Amino acid sequence: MSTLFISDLHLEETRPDITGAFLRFLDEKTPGTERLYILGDFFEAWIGDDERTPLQEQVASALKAVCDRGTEIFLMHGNRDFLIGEDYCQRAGATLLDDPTVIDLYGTPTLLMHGDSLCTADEEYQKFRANMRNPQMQKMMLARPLEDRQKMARQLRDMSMAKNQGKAEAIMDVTPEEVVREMEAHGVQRMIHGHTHRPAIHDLTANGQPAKRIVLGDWDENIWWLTAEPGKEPELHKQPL
Ligand SMILES: O=C(CCCCNC(=O)Nc1ccc(S(=O)(=O)N2CCN(c3cc(Cl)cc(C(F)(F)F)c3)CC2)cc1)NO
Repeated sequence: MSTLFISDLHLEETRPDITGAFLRFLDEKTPGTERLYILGDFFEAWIGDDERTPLQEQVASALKAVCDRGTEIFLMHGNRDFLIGEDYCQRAGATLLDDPTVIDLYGTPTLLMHGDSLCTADEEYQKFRANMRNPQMQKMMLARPLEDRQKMARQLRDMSMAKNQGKAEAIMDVTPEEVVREMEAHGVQRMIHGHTHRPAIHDLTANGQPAKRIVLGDWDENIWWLTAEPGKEPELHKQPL
């Protein structure tokens, strides 16, 4: 009995090595696994389920095969792929998860988040995020022709790249107070998130008791995954790509 967590693969056509590593991961690590959680930024970009690129289709069918073999798959939006919709999830045999979501992980209530909402010091980003997550804005975006959306995505990606270069590293990490606030709001002693690309297991205090914040790693030089099993502390694993 085991549950796996990954995030921040940032799958895109320019990184077929990461896509290959993910397909191998599905083959080698998921047999016998009950559940696979993908906690955001699974894809580097997403402008609608109707784009249907070869990469998106290949990944959907690989996930569907894992689902058909008996592993439940859960997908959470990240700051990149927040437009992934029900249509794609159905094709991938995945269930879309709200951010945040509390699960019972072998008896321990565990708060799952992508993690970008925890970076409250980056006020400019939080404003951008609120805009992007606005349902009217999303409806407007998805109603535009695909070519328009592809153009807007290129512009937004370039703008984002430029903005983030100038940002202090520190503000692009989670705000400790926000972590505690979320864990106390949900009454949990364990949180799992991605986004910051700073994989680690942190000890902290929440609800006046010891707590743990587990940060998943991004897939770049290494692949990262978290394994949870009954009666054991979750373990963070890394392997060269
Ligand atoms: O961690 C930090 C900082 C973290 C970095 C934050 N940056 C970041 O995520 N950038 C970013 C994310 C996604 C893409 S995209 O290419 O996938 N794509 C672009 C067009 N999207 C769109 C959607 C909607 Cl609803 C509305 C529009 C509209 F109308 F405004 F154009 C566009 C959909 C998504 C491009 C860049 N700080 O702490």
